Amino acid sequence: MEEMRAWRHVFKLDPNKPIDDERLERLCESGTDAVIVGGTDGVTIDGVLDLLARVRRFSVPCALEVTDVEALTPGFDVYLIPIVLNSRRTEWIIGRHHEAMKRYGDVMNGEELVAEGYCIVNRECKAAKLTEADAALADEDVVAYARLAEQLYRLPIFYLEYSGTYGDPALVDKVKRVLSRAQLVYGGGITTPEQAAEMARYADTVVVGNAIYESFENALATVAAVQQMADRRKFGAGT
Ligand SMILES: CC(C)=CCC/C(C)=C/CC/C(C)=C/CC/C(C)=C/CC/C(C)=C/CC/C(C)=C/CC/C(C)=C/COP(=O)(O)OP(=O)(O)O
Ligand SMILES: O=P(O)(O)OC[C@@H](O)CO
Ligand SMILES: [Mg+2]
Repeated sequence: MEEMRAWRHVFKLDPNKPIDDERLERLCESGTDAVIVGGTDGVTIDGVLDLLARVRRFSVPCALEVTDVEALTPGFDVYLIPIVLNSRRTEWIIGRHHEAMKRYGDVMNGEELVAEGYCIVNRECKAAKLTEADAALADEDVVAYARLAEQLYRLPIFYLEYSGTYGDPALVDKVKRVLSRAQLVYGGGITTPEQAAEMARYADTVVVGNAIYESFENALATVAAVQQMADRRKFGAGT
């Protein structure tokens, strides 16, 4: 899905967490480039369908990040498929994907699938624990995963995941410098517009998740901060 490459700011809505209609409307109409529905645990078909129906009242693109095939449903613009490059278990690198292909291969539209090469660097987050990610990585390990994603596996997305904690902008910069084709997505711990702008200086796409539920007004303010930084980068003054 080529339009994804132009996404600079994205909100990630967790089907396991409540959001009222007024906030959902403000979020969808905020100028964000897209909404991703996804989470690590408690992702049910009911929760996913509820968010899909409510987000669809607005024109913002809506993606499902698939973490549990039991919660798969048609109707999203794109299906993001995480591959945890630094998981110690093959299940999260290829096993569940193989099972999903056996089950849905005949009905799926490959054009709607986009693989994300995840590198999870916060060892305390739920996704790291679930996937048994080797998150104790030196910067050169992360850079090597980014190169693997782009140069060997030809993945369209490299997702540097700090879920729940704000990351190291210097590392995001280092990773960006070795990527030329893959889209660099940064996510984790963004709670202020300043943090969002700092990460948007290096990452192609910045994802804001938990702040929606913990600091809503700040979460909304990240949209303009990212878009301004994206404009600065576009016109050559950002980095
Ligand atoms: C029926 C239909 C519509 C079919 C369409 C075709 C289709 C899309 C088929 C699926 C194809 C396919 C290959 C699916 C893969 C299936 C699968 C389960 C893969 C494994 C995914 C994976 C590695 C999950 C691990 C966890 C992970 C990386 C999650 C990413 C999201 C994340 C880190 C969220 C943050 O967590 P959160 O829950 O928010 O944590 P907090 O609450 O602490 O904030
Ligand atoms: O929830 P936060 O910490 O903002 O992280 C966003 C996203 O990268 C989670 O997958
Ligand atoms: Mg979350």
